Amino acid sequence: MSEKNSKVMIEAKGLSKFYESFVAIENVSFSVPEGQVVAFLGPNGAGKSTTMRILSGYLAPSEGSAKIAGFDVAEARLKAAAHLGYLPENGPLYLDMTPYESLQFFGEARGLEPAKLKTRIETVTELAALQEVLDKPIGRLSKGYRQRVGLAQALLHDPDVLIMDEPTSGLDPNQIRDFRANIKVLGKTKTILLSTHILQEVEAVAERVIFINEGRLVFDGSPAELHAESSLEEAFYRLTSPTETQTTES
Ligand SMILES: Nc1ncnc2c1ncn2[C@@H]1O[C@H](COP(=O)(O)OP(=O)(O)OP(=O)(O)O)[C@@H](O)[C@H]1O
Repeated sequence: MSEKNSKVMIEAKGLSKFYESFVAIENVSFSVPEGQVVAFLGPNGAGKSTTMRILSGYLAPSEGSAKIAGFDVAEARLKAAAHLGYLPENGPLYLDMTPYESLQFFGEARGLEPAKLKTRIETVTELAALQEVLDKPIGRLSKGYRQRVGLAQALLHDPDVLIMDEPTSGLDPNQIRDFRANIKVLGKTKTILLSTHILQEVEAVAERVIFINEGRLVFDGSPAELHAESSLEEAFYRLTSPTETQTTES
């Protein structure tokens, strides 16, 4: 897939987050044009979730600003949210509800008309392959099915931007394969940013990699550029090694 046009759908501008003296992320800037599928790569604790939570409007940055589809997530929160599907790392899922009840609940909360909601539930149920578990309490579903419920929830209002935090963590190989197939389909019409610390994920789904280490962007380019001179594993090691970390200004 290539850039379909230059409209920026996800924009991080000078984002920093400080917890007292601890710097979770510092001066993170990047923009994602419409239609691009981007892997947000980095080791544990690098700042992926922090950045994504800020982009989704769930966490206020200490410095900087974020936009979704041109709308500032702090100043025009509802407009930004209308364009965004956010899949956080672990939920939020109501464990006593069935997937159907949960989708109904979130759809009503988003103000979808009953007829439209019915159609959207059918569409996302099919996309996330939830048919068999629609009436089972979410608390009794496997990790893979819960992940799919989260995906269905994120897609319910048909957003054009998807932000997903480690969407394949805890899934078995078959579930990962199904998930990647879904991303391929979704990536044809949506702008996607997904975080991962799994290298194979990058080449399987993304046309661009943004690499974060210790809160700073250290690489922004194609998967091919990331391992142009070495294997992906070596590139990962190099970018996370304290002595050789290089910063890419953007
Ligand atoms: N509320 C908080 N108070 C203090 N430190 C925090 C808080 N939230 C996150 N951090 C720290 O900020 C850093 C970045 O965390 P973040 O969750 O963004 O990393 P991550 O790249 O998503 O990691 P992982 O892959 O492990 O989920 C970590 O060192 C984390 O411990």
